[in-house]
Amino acid sequence: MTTRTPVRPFRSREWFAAPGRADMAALYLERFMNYGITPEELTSGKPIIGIAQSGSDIAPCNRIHLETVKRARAGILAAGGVPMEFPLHPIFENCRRPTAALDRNLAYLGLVEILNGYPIDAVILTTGCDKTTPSSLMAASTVDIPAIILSGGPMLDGWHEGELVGSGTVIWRSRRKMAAGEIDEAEFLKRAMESAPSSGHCNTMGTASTMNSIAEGLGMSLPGCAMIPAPYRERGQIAYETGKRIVEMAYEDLRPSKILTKANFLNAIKLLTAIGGSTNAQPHLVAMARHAGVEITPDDWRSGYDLPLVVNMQPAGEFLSERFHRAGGIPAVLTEMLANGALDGDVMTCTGRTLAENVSGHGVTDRAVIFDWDKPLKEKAGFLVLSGNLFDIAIMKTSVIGEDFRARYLSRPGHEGVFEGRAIVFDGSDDYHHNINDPALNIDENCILVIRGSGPIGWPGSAEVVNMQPPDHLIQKGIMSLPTLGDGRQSGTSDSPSILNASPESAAGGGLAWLRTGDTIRVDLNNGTCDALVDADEIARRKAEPAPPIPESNTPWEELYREKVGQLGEGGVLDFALKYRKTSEKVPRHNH
Ligand SMILES: CC[C@@](C)(O)[C@@H](O)C(=O)O
Repeated sequence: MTTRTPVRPFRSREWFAAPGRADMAALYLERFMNYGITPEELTSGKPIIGIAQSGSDIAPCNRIHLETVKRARAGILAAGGVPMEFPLHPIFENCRRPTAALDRNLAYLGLVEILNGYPIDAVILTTGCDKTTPSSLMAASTVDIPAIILSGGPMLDGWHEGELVGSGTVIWRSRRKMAAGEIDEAEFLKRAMESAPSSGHCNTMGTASTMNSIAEGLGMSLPGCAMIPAPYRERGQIAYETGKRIVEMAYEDLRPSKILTKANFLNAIKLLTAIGGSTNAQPHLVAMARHAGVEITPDDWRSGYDLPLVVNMQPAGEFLSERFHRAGGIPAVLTEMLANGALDGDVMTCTGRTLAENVSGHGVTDRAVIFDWDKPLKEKAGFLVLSGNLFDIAIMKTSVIGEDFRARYLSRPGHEGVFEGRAIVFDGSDDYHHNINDPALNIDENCILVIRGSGPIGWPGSAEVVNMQPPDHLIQKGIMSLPTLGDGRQSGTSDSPSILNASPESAAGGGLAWLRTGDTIRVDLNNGTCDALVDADEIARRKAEPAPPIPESNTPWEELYREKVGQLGEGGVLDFALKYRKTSEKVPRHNH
């Protein structure tokens, strides 16, 4: 048990000791007692450790935390802290309409108010589903109290008839199989069910696994935390260790601002390539960095592009997270990268030690899953940054470009990496679903499917819709993917080589607004450009026409979000929020 003096006096003392205001201390203490807390516990000078509970029945990916927090509480108590659990606004990617992207910034706002307005000295951030990680880390930076991530972990590996079936990925693959007439609806559901065999988040390298891995790479969780499957005993054990560690961090005043530096974010971008992480990491990483006061430039993404993919996990590869964990998980990947000079090992982490110190001795135990840095699955496997007359910035995840796609679009002799296609433009996903099989559109393999109205303002929130599949007649001919482009996002579990997150979006005056079905789009991956071959006069004429339609807001938050949100390339943050940093340095005034 710690008996040390805290480096910075605990802010909870301002409530429970309330210097010079015994009346207020009594008011603050009074109601905590109604569930059995004694005044001694809150006035003894122990740190109050918040536990941001992200699990609930409507957040099933994080529901394991209803269990993990019991072990975290035990760890907090063992180390001499006082645990206090409270809810995080739920975020559930699969189910939330019109999109869970609306919730990241809302959960962020809510968490900032809780951490800032209550007597919390340090916090465990329970994470799992995609946006629970960035929203929590964004808030931790704004308030800047000691904070540590406790991941909930992925589900066990899914199996269907002797084959690995990964959550999310199985949905996009089964959609194509259904379009090809190979499976029916009952079989579709069976595969989906078998891909999700236990508690936990996606067992693929979708956005959830990506963001928890990034949290670990950033140094914000204990080594190994990201990939322990939710039902494993190690999950409860690391929850206990996390509880113990956050108490120490409270005494040490080890705040996010002392950990989240530019060097950590550059490490995270590089780790993202090595693991074949989700394209959703782009806005989330930029958002987390900006809230930490760090700027991420297109060149920073380019430094990640040049690196290899070494983790053989769906959707870019073969295996799932349970096997990845057994192969050594993120510590083994970090070790492999450090040994090859691909990371800065000197950065500070939540353990109070450097990244290199944390992972020393964590080698790879299964080379089928984590490849040698020198003999990777794919070279130059990061996000390719593109720009042109249709947008200022968009990305393409090159690690999911399959052989078939490469052969059809990227390997024309003398024109390697360059292709042109006829644009088929959809205004949102209803338009796509209703019309993709319309013979009048005459869609063939020389087309590029474009979706607009799917960005932060247009949707609103920005939806995972860019991974559009070809019309049924092409799938039946064996053409499983066409080039796609859009101002929305796509699932991290998707294997579609889309050009996505195009910013500015059509609804914010981006070039996709003036694009018309039938225009030729030219993509040059060598030079990182994507342009519609339309002359300047014609573009000017079209810009004077009415903007493409977007739906009206349906809730107060949708309206406010649309008013305040920035573009995906800039993290999709509430720009006005960025000026609030280290709010914990100023204790709020008394409330009565
Ligand atoms: C349906 C939810 C997913 C799988 O799209 C999301 O979690 C992701 O990985 O991006």
